[in-house]
Amino acid sequence: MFGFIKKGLQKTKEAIQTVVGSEKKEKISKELLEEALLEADLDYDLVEKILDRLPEEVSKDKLKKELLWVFDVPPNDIKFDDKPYVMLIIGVNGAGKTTTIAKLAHKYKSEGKSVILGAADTFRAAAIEQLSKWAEILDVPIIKTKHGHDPAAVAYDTISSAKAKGIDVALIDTAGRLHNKVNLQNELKKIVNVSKKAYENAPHKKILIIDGTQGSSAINQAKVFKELIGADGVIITKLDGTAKGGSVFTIANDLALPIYYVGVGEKPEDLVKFDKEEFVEGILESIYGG
Ligand SMILES: Nc1nc2c(ncn2[C@@H]2O[C@H](COP(=O)(O)OP(=O)(O)OP(=O)(O)O)[C@@H](O)[C@H]2O)c(=O)[nH]1
Repeated sequence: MFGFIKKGLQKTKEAIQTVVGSEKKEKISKELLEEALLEADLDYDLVEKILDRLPEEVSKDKLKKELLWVFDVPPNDIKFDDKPYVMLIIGVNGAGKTTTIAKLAHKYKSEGKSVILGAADTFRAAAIEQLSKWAEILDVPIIKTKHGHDPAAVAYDTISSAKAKGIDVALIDTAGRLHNKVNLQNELKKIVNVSKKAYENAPHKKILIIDGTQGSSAINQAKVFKELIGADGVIITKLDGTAKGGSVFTIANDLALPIYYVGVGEKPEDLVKFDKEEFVEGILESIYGG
């Protein structure tokens, strides 16, 4: 068993097996397959799209091909081909931005990279506090300001500091909700523009954080963010606590963006690089048993 599948897909597997049972099978009827995929929270339209291309009795190999096809999106490797490498973390409040930044900082640090955090969600005092706590726990520097101050200035200072100190990776938090969409868009655009002033190549990645337990409402919100300032890829959080692992397919299909990592718990080490083969194998194992 793979670590991620064990941790992240356990509940999804149980949900699938309430429909199909746990015994080993060579083929499965389309009807049962439809029910199992819907139970795992794949979106109805996507399930129909997948089933359309399959025969009445579906073998594991045929289904594998169709499920992998959903992840036919740009590659999900992050190459760190520049220094500092600046990652802007965007998404709605509560999706898990702060925790995910801590996880990324922990991961990159343990790979030997130096990391700096930027607390550019100045809209909420709690967000600055929470990120500061993580910086202390993880022993990484953080650039912050007072609640209500200019978030673009925080981004600028974070990137400038990373440049001056030769830091490898800058992770910048952003607000998930302002008074309205126009405010949010203006603020995010300003952060991007000012980041470029601090370093012309920044931000290298705009990463959208999506709560994997929230279904279509989270996907619709993510689409809004993607439209507001664009995104290079996503991180899906909270896959450990949910039977809705199939939402990963829907997110990849709807947003047409690579999935870099998935969150499988609340601790800094609970972040796994997303591997589509491994993920699809996990789903297939749940359906076909074995
Ligand atoms: N089980 C689980 N919980 C997670 C995961 N990622 C984040 N959480 C929890 O989700 C909650 C929200 O996470 P935050 O990191 O505070 O979310 P945020 O998007 O920064 O939200 P705000 O700080 O409200 O803007 C916290 O209780 C986290 O511990 C995950 O992968 N698995």
